[in-house]
Amino acid sequence: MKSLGLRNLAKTYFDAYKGEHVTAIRDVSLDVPAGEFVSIVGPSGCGKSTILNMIAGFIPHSGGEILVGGEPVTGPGPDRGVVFQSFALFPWKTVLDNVGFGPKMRGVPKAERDEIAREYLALAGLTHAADRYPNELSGGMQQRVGVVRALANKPDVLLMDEPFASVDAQTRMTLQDELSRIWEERRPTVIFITHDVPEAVFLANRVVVLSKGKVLAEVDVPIARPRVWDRLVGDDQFKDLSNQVLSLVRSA
Ligand SMILES: Nc1ncnc2c1ncn2[C@@H]1O[C@H](COP(=O)(O)OP(=O)(O)OP(=O)(O)O)[C@@H](O)[C@H]1O
Repeated sequence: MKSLGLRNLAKTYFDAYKGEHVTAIRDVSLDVPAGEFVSIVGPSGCGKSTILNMIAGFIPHSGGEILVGGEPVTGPGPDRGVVFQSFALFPWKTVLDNVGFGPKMRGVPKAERDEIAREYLALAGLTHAADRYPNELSGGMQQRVGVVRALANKPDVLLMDEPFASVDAQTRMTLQDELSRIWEERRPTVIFITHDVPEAVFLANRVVVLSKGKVLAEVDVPIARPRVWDRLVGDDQFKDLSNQVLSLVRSA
């Protein structure tokens, strides 16, 4: 795991329809120590996905710096794993081979990568699904596979863009419980983008509220772990923090 640093990050797009430049990210600085879980929330269009795509190296930044473990990011790389809302699994590969794909790209031999894949599938309670194909799984299971596939690549930073947005509310809470448990076990550095304030607070050590391409506020979440919904649903500290973040997002 490595730290992530954003230094005066900026992004300007050229909007071909309007024929003008649009500033999506103005001046964002953020320090995420190794092993910290940071959620980023904010209204639609505030620049959440733009930040994540720049950290992933999918789009270039227009100004400032992105540092992973102190090293500048210049493009995509295996040190950053990405999980999107769409599951993006390979439909022609079994679950085991999907999870073993990252290690395969790193040249890990078949027996060893199968072992790694099985270890990560076990972490998400998916051992029984190893030989199935993605279209034989529910949406919730596909997203679990997506998460462990990213983790099996042992990224220094895990980037998650609304990964649970397309599953039903009940499954979503189960996935949040699981991600919280997996984070505690493995302690990856995580940037988690979401519209859902309770989700952001439940998962994170810190919630960053973004507004119009800038950081509006950072809220620490000192709620004890392990965190499970059965306990937090009625927890006053959780409710207070969620309300605090919610009013910040509303004012953004
Ligand atoms: N490829 C692009 N070309 C031009 N403008 C863009 C492009 N991508 C994003 N934008 C603009 O940049 C701003 C930030 O967009 P971004 O998708 O990062 O926001 P977001 O907070 O992730 O939104 P949402 O929550 O709706 O996904 C918006 O004004 C958007 O219209």
